[in-house]
Amino acid sequence: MSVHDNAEFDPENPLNKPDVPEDVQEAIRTLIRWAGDNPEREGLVDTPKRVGRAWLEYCQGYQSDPAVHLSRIFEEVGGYDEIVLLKDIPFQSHCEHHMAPITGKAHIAYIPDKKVVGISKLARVLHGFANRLQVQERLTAEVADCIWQNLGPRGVAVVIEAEHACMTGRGVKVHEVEMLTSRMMGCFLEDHRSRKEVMSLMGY
Ligand SMILES: Nc1nc2c(ncn2[C@@H]2O[C@H](COP(=O)(O)OP(=O)(O)OP(=O)(O)O)[C@@H](O)[C@H]2O)c(=O)[nH]1
Ligand SMILES: [Zn+2]
Repeated sequence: MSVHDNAEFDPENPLNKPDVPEDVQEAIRTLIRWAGDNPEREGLVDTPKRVGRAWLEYCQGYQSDPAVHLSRIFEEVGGYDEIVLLKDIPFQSHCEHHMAPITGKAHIAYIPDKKVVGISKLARVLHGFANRLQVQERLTAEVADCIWQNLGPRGVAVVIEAEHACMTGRGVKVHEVEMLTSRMMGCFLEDHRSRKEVMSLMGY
């Protein structure tokens, strides 16, 4: 299945149910059989289609470049050049090792240098990268790099706290453990006081 085939996919439209190719459905039936159940039993008959569509939705980030959200720039914001912070943005991703959910929240801050974006766009960039198979370190870096490259700001700080279901529901089975990652760029990397200020605004 090419990315292009799903270009029109809109998971928020319940009437828009994309076809799930037979080979994808068969792969899911194989997995069900391998896990120990019968994919032909009544409750599981439609499951391969549902799972296929669900994965298209979880991985919707592959359908577009998250940088598109940073293309509408406001240059007239009264010369504002202090920290802009969007805090506690919830997200879901899936780890590339087990394809298990990663759930958490992100804090995204930047100090503009003339270029400001609508604040919702920071959450859209996060979701664009989160809706892929990820490791938390790469997700954190990709969000920060995207803002850095497209807005040319004086600084970018991204902090992500998340729980990994591959550590809670299986494997080591430790609960209430969160992974914390951060990426600091520009003045947040170079200037200790700026970093301290942004971390404090983020609640650390
Ligand atoms: N650094 C990092 N590790 C992750 C992330 N998501 C999952 N992991 C880890 O990826 C590792 C994969 O380890 P492997 O030994 O290949 O796989 P495994 O045998 O299933 O490992 P266990 O989870 O320890 O049972 C595990 O330690 C996971 O906890 C992430 O976002 N970042
Ligand atoms: Zn995992």
